[in-house]
Amino acid sequence: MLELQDVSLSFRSSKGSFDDGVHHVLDGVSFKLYENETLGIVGRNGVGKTTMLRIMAGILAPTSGTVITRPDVAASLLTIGLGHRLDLNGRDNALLSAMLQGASKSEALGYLEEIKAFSELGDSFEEPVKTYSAGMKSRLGFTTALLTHVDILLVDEILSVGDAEFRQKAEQAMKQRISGNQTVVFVSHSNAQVKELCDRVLWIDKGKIRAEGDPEDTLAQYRASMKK
Ligand SMILES: Nc1ncnc2c1ncn2[C@@H]1O[C@H](COP(=O)(O)OP(=O)(O)OP(=O)(O)O)[C@@H](O)[C@H]1O
Repeated sequence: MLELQDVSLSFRSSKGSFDDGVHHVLDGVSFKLYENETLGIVGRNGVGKTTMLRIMAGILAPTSGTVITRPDVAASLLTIGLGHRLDLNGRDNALLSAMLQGASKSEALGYLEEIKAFSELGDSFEEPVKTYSAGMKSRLGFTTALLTHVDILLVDEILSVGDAEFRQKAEQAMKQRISGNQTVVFVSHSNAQVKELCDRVLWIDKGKIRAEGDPEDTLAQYRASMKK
């Protein structure tokens, strides 16, 4: 459904510690994402997990290598605070996001009351997003992507924010989507969440895939590396 072939990505950096001022964030990453699977991505801070999601979402282009997707596939990246128009209210942001994720205007309009109800934003749904807290933005972003039925849901740590009650509800809703026919890529530092939700795990280390496969095995290898 989506494939990365030998994908590398570098940023120019002012830090002298990187090669000639170039920071190689991803280095020859190849993998396939299969329809209806939930793929977990784990790894230490700063190893390139979010960068990989951004490449999959088409927000970043790789420096070299190829990203192959079916032309009819829409991917949505769920990450806090990204993609909101701050001057617009929650309703208009939800409408825009739904349309950007491939819904027609009438379909998108049809989702709005459900989004308002699930996100529990109440009257704030009609207020500009610039007045929202981080948790409120995450409720809006999570709910919009969840309820607008994207082909690939790219989830970046979003389940770790928000208050406990919403987190539980969001986790429950994610589980329902995952058990249905939804393809999900899930970045998380919670090994318990990854073990519970994912069919397969990629462990990223220094921009490369260090291991991939069964969640229990891959997480065990990742944990063991941290003890060294
Ligand atoms: N726009 C950018 N310009 C320069 N460097 C960047 C940029 N975006 C990311 N990086 C660098 O790329 C590296 C990987 O970042 P990324 O956000 O993908 O890591 P991560 O694995 O998601 O980390 P975390 O677990 O902390 O969220 C980091 O060292 C970061 O500083």
